[in-house]
Amino acid sequence: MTRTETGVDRIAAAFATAKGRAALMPYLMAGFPDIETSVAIATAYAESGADLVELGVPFSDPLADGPVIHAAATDALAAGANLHAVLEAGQRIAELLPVVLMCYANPLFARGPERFAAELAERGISGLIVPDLPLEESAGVLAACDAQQIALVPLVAPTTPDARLNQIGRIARGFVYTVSVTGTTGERAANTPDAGALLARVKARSPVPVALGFGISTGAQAAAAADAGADGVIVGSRLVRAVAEAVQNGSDPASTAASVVVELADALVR
Ligand SMILES: O=P(O)(O)OC[C@@H](O)[C@@H](O)c1c[nH]c2ccccc12
Repeated sequence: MTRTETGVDRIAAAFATAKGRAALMPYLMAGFPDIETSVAIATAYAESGADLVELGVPFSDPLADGPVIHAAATDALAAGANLHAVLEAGQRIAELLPVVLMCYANPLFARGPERFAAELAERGISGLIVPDLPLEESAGVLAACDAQQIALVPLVAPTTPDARLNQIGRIARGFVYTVSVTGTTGERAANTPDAGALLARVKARSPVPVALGFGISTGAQAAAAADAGADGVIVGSRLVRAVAEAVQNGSDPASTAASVVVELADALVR
């Protein structure tokens, strides 16, 4: 990346270079099992075919997170992860891949959106997802992010009505994160039944690419999401679980994560 490339530009470029296939965006719990290992896992992601990384800030009360991701957040905090260390890790990871930070509203407002967005830009972090930031309260955060050209990525769900999708489309930066199911994060056995219809509804109202996440954990599910029209595919719990299992049985978390990302990336190539 060039020094002058903004976060918004870098995310656009990542989707554009993915071209005929969907961009692959693995999720990483920063600081799990510890900061250094999480940077090693991000490096493995980059080397295994990821196009972007969604970097999760561990938080004590993660309302949208399912059990696997919640447990990893608890462990990361117990291992000493804090926002400063996570942002430092994010800076290192941003040397390898565009980083979209996933951070709950509380730490963001504790710092203040202006200071927070300025720090992301300084560290080369490209985008920000705030799962508990309602549209109604997003104007100040959006202005702070726009001033730094940090992409504030909105979330939409199957229950989001068209009128609200129109509003969200107008404020979306980077991409729209489409949550495939109502509920929390986590692996699911089946593909989302009507992902195609949902994606079509969102894409018709979004000027930026549309990524699908929640319940995508296998190569087949990733390919199905891409076939259903997703411009990007986000995979979280499967990878966090693979890392947790590697830690449990003493194998290398980074190479374990790499093999999962290779499986997902291969499935997106046609
Ligand atoms: O775990 P899954 O089902 O693969 O879904 C991705 C998800 O984990 C990741 O994007 C994420 C982690 N925490 C979140 C909070 C809100 C929205 C999304 C997320």
